[in-house]
Amino acid sequence: MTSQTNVISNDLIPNDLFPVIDALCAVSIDVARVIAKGPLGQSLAHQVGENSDGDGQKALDVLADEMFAKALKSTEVRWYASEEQEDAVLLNAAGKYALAIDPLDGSSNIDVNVSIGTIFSIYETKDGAEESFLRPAKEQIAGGYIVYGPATALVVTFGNGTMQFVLNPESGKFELAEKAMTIPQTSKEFAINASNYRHWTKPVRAYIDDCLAGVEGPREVNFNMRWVGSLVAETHRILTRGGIFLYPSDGRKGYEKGRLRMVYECAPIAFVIEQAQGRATDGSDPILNQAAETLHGRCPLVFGSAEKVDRVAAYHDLPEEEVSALFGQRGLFRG
Ligand SMILES: O=P(O)(O)OC[C@H]1O[C@](O)(COP(=O)(O)O)[C@@H](O)[C@@H]1O
Ligand SMILES: [Mg+2]
Ligand SMILES: [Mg+2]
Repeated sequence: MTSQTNVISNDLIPNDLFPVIDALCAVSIDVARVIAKGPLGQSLAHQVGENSDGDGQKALDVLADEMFAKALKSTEVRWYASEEQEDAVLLNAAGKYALAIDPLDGSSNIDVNVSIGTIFSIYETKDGAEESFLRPAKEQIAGGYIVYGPATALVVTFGNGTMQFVLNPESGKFELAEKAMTIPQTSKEFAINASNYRHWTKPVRAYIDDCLAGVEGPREVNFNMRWVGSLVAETHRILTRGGIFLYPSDGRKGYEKGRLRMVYECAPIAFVIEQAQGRATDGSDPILNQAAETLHGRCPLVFGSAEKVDRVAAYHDLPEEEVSALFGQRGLFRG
């Protein structure tokens, strides 16, 4: 497949980064086309191996990784760090950028026709791969995702607001849909994988207990819950209509720092969210102030409407007797 370039207008993309963003968009059009064939096309959801993190790799994980790496070779990307490869790969020794990518996010949804995506993060490169990626997330110069849903859309920030471009199937190009996305503050929705309830820490349980308690609980509000199982889809929903997402650390082996990876999931999503007036933390502290310790290192992630994310941090500061109290007796957040 040869990706057609110049598929996004360069008006709002920084000049130097344009070829990289254009290449990401061009590949994403091909990926979207492969996905759109569903069961009529090649088998995409069968397991083909395991990545360095121990996750099963699906055929589409590997295919998308190969497609992005190939296209980015002819850009200024020096270091390419992918969820699907153990080490960062040198693409263009003279390149100016270091790009981290989750080529296919939401792999468990590949064969069920539910939204999946690609997440990316870009830094000015340093000489070595580790120093290029293991640095504070606030040093990103671009972060974003492409969601393959009923519409294919690019959401991206260059540190000056969060923009949305939608792939127009008629023109074959990504067209600006929103120049400055802002997360609504009023939503009553939360997203968490509630099947892990028994593994959560007390503050997370207390926060969710109080949401579930509805109008009779201390929040005095009936909440709704959503869990898609694709980080890009949850992010897109929250950017569009507000709410909160939590993938906290939990008691399962290997989940001491949650499930999501700092370099190519938490950092770029945090950048996009904060630039849309939202908040992204590890439960207490801003993600953008933190740095990954290893390329595939994980980090708990809580993001969404600022007031909601701040409230989760407040639950982490509650005294033991309050956090352990049954929701009916927890007094601090009543009203
Ligand atoms: O299996 P769970 O607990 O529902 O986790 C779902 C989370 O895992 C992920 O699928 C991880 O991403 P990958 O599919 O890229 O491994 C996220 O998209 C999603 O938020
Ligand atoms: Mg992912
Ligand atoms: Mg992935």
